[in-house]
Amino acid sequence: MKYVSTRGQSPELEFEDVLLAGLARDGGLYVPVEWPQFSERKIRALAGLSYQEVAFRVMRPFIGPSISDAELSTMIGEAYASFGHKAVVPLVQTGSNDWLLELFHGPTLAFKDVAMQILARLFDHVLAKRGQRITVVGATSGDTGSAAIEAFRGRDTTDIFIMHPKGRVSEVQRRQMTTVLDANVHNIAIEGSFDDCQALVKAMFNDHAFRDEISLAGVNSINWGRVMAQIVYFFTSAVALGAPARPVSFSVPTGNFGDIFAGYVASRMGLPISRLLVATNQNDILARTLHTGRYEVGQVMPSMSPSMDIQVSSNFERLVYDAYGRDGAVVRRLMQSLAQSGAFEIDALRLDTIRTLFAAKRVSEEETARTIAETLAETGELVDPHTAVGLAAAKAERGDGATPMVTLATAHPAKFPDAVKQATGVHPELPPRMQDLFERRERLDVLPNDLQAVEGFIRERARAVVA
Ligand SMILES: Cc1ncc(COP(=O)(O)O)c(C=O)c1O
Ligand SMILES: N[C@@H](CCOP(=O)(O)O)C(=O)O
Repeated sequence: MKYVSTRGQSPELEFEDVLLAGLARDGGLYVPVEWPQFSERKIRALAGLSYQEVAFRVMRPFIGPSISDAELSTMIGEAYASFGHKAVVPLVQTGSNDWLLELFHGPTLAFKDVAMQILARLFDHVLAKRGQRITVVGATSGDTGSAAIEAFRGRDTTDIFIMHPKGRVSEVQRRQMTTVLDANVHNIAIEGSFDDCQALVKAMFNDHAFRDEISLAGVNSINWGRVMAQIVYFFTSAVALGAPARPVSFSVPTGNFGDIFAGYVASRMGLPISRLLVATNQNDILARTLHTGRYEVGQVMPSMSPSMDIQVSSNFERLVYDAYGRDGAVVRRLMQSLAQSGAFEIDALRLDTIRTLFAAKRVSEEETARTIAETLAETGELVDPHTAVGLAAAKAERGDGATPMVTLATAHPAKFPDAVKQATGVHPELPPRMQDLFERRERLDVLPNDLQAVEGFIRERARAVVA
C-alpha cells in the first residue's frame, strides 16, 4: 500500500515511512492511495473471531510486506495482552437497540490505548530493523499523552515529549503523565490551549531543519498508524450486531476527528454504516461546519469533557480531501484560507456528500451532566463526560431506533471524577493498580507557548539529535 499527502505535494510513501514521518513535508496528512475493500463474504467471515484476529485482518492490507504476518500477529497479541477485558473492547447493551462500546479497558483508561499499544510496537519494530532512534513529540488534551507515555516509556529507540495545556487537563490525566519518571519521558505544560500545543507540533514538523535534526516523529492522529488501528473496533462491533446483513450507526464523541474518521474509513472499506454521528461538546466547530459548511475557528471554552476542548480539528482535512475528489490543490487552498483567516467554506455539493453519512450534534454542559445522571439511573452504567456527550447526541438523533446505535465509550469515568461526582454523587474509583496515583512523585516542565523555547528544550534533551 502506498500513501499520499492530502496536500498533494509530497512523494508517495510506503507504510513504514508514513509511520515514522507523521505529518507530510508539505504540511498535509497521509492517507492510503486507495481504500482496501472488504466484500460481504469477507466481513461475514469476521464473525466469531477474537479482537486480535479481526485486528490482523483489518490492518494487514494497510501494512506493507516488509512486516511479515507472523511479526504483525505477535505485535497485536502483545499490544492487547495488557487490556483488562478479554474482549478488549466489550459491547454493553444500554437500551433496546442501544449499545456502548467500551474502549477504556487499556492501561491508561481511554480509547487511545487501543491504537497506541500497537503503534509503539510498530515503531520499535521498524526502528530496530533500521538501527534508528527517533524523537516523538505529541500534543495532548489529556488522553493521547498518557497513552503514548505508557506505550513508549523505557523504550531504547525513542525519546518522547508530550505537551499538554497547563491547568486544562484533569488531575488524574496530568498525574498519569507526569508520574512516569522513565528517562526517555518528558512532560511539558504549555501556557496555552490544546490547539496551541497541536499548532506547536505542526510547526515543528514544518521546520524541516529541526525535524531532521531530532528525527521527529508524531503519535497524534496525524499519524496514519493511529487511525488505522482505530478502524478495527468499528468492524468488531458492527459484526457483533449483525453486519454485513444489518447496518449499524455510531455516535462518536469528537474532538480531533481521528476516531470518527476511522469509522469513515471502515465505511469506505465496505462496512455497512448507516450514520456516523459527530458528537461535540460546546467546542462545536465540527457541528457548525456540518450544519453550515463554514469551518470557522472560535475561542476554546473549557468544558467538563476537556479532552474534546479542541477548535482546530486535524483529521477533518482527511475528509475534505476525499470530499473534493482527492484534489490536493483544493485542500491547499482551503488550508491556506484557514491559516490566513481562521476559516474556510465547503461548497454545497461536497457538504451534501458529507452529510449522506455524517450527522452532527452539539451537546451543552447541562445536557452532558444530565446524561451522566440519567444513564446511571436508567442503565446502572457510570459514564465519563466524553461518553455522555456521545450518548446525548445518540439520543437526540437516533430516529425510530430501527438501526443499532453504538456510542463509543471513550474514557473511564475515574479519569474525570469531579464531573462524574457532581452529576451523580458517586465517586468513580480508579482500578487497584492506580490507587496510589495521587501519592506518586510528579516531574514536568512549564514552557511558554513559543516555538523557539520548545524546540530549544527538546534539542537539549533529545538523544536522537544529529550533531
Ligand atoms: C476521552 C476522549 N473522547 C473523545 C475524544 C475525541 O476523539 P478524536 O480526537 O479522535 O475526535 C478524545 C480526544 O481526542 C478523548 O480523549
Ligand atoms: N483528545 C486528544 C487530543 C489529541 O488527539 P489525537 O487523537 O490527535 O492524538 C487527547 O486526549 O490528547
